[in-house]
Amino acid sequence: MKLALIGFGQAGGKIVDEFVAYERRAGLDIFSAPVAVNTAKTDLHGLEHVPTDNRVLVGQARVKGHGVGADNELGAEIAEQDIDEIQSALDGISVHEVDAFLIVAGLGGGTGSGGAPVLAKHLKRIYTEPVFGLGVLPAKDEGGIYTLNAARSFQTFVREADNVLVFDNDAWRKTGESMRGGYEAINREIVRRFGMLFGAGETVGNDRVAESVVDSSEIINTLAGGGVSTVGYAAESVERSGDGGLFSRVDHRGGADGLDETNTTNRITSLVRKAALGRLTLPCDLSGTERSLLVVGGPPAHLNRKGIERGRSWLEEETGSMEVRGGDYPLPDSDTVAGAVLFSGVHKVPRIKDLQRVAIEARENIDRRQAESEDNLDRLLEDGAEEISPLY
Ligand SMILES: Nc1nc2c(ncn2[C@@H]2O[C@H](COP(=O)(O)OP(=O)(O)OP(=O)(O)O)[C@@H](O)[C@H]2O)c(=O)[nH]1
Repeated sequence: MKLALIGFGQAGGKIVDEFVAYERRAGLDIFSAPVAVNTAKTDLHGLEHVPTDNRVLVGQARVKGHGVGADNELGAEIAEQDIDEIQSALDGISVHEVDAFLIVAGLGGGTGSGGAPVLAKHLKRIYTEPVFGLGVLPAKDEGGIYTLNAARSFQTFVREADNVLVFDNDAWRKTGESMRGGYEAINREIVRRFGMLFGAGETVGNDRVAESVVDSSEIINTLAGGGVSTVGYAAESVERSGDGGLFSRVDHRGGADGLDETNTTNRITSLVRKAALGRLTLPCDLSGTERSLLVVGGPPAHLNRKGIERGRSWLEEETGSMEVRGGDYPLPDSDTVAGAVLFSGVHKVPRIKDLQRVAIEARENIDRRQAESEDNLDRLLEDGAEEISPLY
């Protein structure tokens, strides 16, 4: 599918940069004029692949290019004030060519956390195309303010966007490795998973047509209906055989390309299970999923309809929902078969409950310190923080 991609804040910009690198490596044409927005000049300079003209520095009047220092209310205010500057960068996009908008942001900081929901709201007012979010949750040890920011921004982002795909840094950090050191690998993982989903159906430079194509409307329909999504992924190396074209697909045992249908089917079935039961971008209980989409990519000879159908049936049982779409994504030059599963409208997500709980504690601590410093403990006791409010 074709996406208008906007990275908001440092994490958002870096992930968008990585998406563009992936698109070039894969010879795809998925992203229309990627844009990076930030309040910090150095973060924009650090990008490699987002064209310089598409880097938008906002909030200069307020923070002079130095960032908002994890103040996401300020991040939201700046986004609102400078929305015209962001819009000007987006005016370069041929909107009739894009299927949807995707706003990427780390929800723990200030600029992206505050700005992403404001931009989602703005885009939904202006355009008819759906607006999706890709929100990154902070690791648990990043500190209370990051958790509090994420808990508030998350609620607002989910409300404003048509769907928020979530990546939880905490579930992906390597033990013993600093979060900062791990970002490169994490960003590659983000791009591998979401890139495969969004790349499906976009067969530019590849004249082979998938047996049962995943097209952009299926991705959009899976995400439509709102809520939160997570993605599972698994891959296995295979040997490429023959030309691997559509007509060499195996229809019976021991087809023309020498591949055994039972093996290719079984491989796909087990890849689907591994993708769904392995680490998700946001860990959750799959039984609460409303809609799913399965994409199986790889050399055409290794893809087969039966495997995908079996994978879909298994996903129906696992999620308890009949709304499971699926299809293949032929990648003639690839030497892996990969399965990506998008679970949309997930409800049973302990991590989000946990985020809210820790955010309440963090806010109580912040309020307590503020109240102590104002020598006004009475007010704190009266107010009593019971729940976390959205950002706005
Ligand atoms: N996955 C991933 N997360 C990142 C990356 N950089 C920062 N983060 C996370 O994003 C959050 C911080 O958000 P940033 O994007 O750095 O902050 P910002 O939006 O630029 O806002 P300010 O720096 O406060 O102006 C933290 O939770 C980090 O863990 C990255 O490259 N990849």
